[in-house]
Amino acid sequence: MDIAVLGAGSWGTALSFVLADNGHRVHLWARRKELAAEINGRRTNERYLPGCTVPESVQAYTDLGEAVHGVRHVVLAVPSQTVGEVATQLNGQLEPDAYVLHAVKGIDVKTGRRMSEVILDACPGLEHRRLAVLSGPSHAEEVARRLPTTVVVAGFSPQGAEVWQRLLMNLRFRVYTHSDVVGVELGGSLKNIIAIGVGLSDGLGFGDNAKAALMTRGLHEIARLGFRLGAVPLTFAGLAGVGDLIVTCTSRHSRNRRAGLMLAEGRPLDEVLQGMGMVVEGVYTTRAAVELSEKAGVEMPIAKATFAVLFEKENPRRAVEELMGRTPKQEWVADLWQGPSDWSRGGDL
Ligand SMILES: NC(=O)C1=CN([C@@H]2O[C@H](COP(=O)(O)OP(=O)(O)OC[C@H]3O[C@@H](n4cnc5c(N)ncnc54)[C@H](O)[C@@H]3O)[C@@H](O)[C@H]2O)C=CC1
Ligand SMILES: O=C(CO)COP(=O)(O)O
Repeated sequence: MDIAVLGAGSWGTALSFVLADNGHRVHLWARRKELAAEINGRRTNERYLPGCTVPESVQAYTDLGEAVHGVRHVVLAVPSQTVGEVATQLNGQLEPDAYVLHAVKGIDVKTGRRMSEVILDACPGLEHRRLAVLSGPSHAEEVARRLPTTVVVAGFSPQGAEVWQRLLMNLRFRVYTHSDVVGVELGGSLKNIIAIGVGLSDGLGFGDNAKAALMTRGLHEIARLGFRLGAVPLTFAGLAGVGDLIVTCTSRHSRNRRAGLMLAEGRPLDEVLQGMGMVVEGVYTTRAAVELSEKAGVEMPIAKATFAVLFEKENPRRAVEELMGRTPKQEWVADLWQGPSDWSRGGDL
């Protein structure tokens, strides 16, 4: 089958490998002509996946219309802040019966919208049931090397998710379907904030106790905001929640964690982002999440501390002191997710 993948960075390219391994012809859309020429000519993508060979059945395109022409399955894998612009280009070019899968982990900073909302807005002809999101613990570098990986695909309809499960699944890439689009999108996006925090903490030498605390309390605040925005809380106990949080906070491949490490060395944010040469989604998501949490009246102390370090020149050591010195609280309230009760609403959570 012919499948279009929009975005020839690390993730779009690695997903093309999975689809090619499964016998599909991949139309990989690259924005830059030089990258398309490198993929089609040398069969490499040295900047994003050094040392990997691009399968022959992956063909790079620079014209988005050509890449999706006559294709009924389209994967979107570009940085979150460019999804609106790419989806707008896609609108009108998309086959009327096409299925779309996005694999993007971020929130639109300008509007606070999730990626499925951005795509549906830009492509009014696309029915909900034909859109799905892929997320979970899946560093492109490992997927490209065919190391065992598990992900989830959440759809607005069972068939919208199952179609992608059939196309993507193989012995190295296991795909579970899911019905909670909101939770899967938010889990994949918000964990990047915590990974920046863990990078900062590791870089400052705060040790393993601090890392475990950030991950655990980070998951708590992800679930709290997610629940308020309509997610199913248990989604955060799955691959798109704790699974992705673990891999991003502990892997040497994570760009978000690496950004935190570099910030801990005292390097300015602009320099860190330029030096990475790839997207660091957590920087944008931190801004979006802090705004969303303020509007929703949900406390997110770790996201706020990360925001202060990223954008307000807060010293990371002081940020940790502030986190540690917050008013004493209960760790967890049994009926937190079930709505108000005397005990659960007795103090601020
Ligand atoms: N790299 C990974 O391991 C994984 C990444 N993701 C997500 O996939 C999304 C894409 O990330 P990566 O591929 O890793 O980023 P990347 O930085 O490796 O590549 C981004 C690609 O998008 C292109 N691009 C930038 N601006 C664009 C625009 N305005 N229009 C079209 N293309 C544009 C770049 O030229 C580049 O080819 C992100 O949301 C990321 O969180 C999800 C899972 C794993
Ligand atoms: O989402 C990812 C792995 O699941 C990739 O994380 P980074 O963007 O931090 O590299």
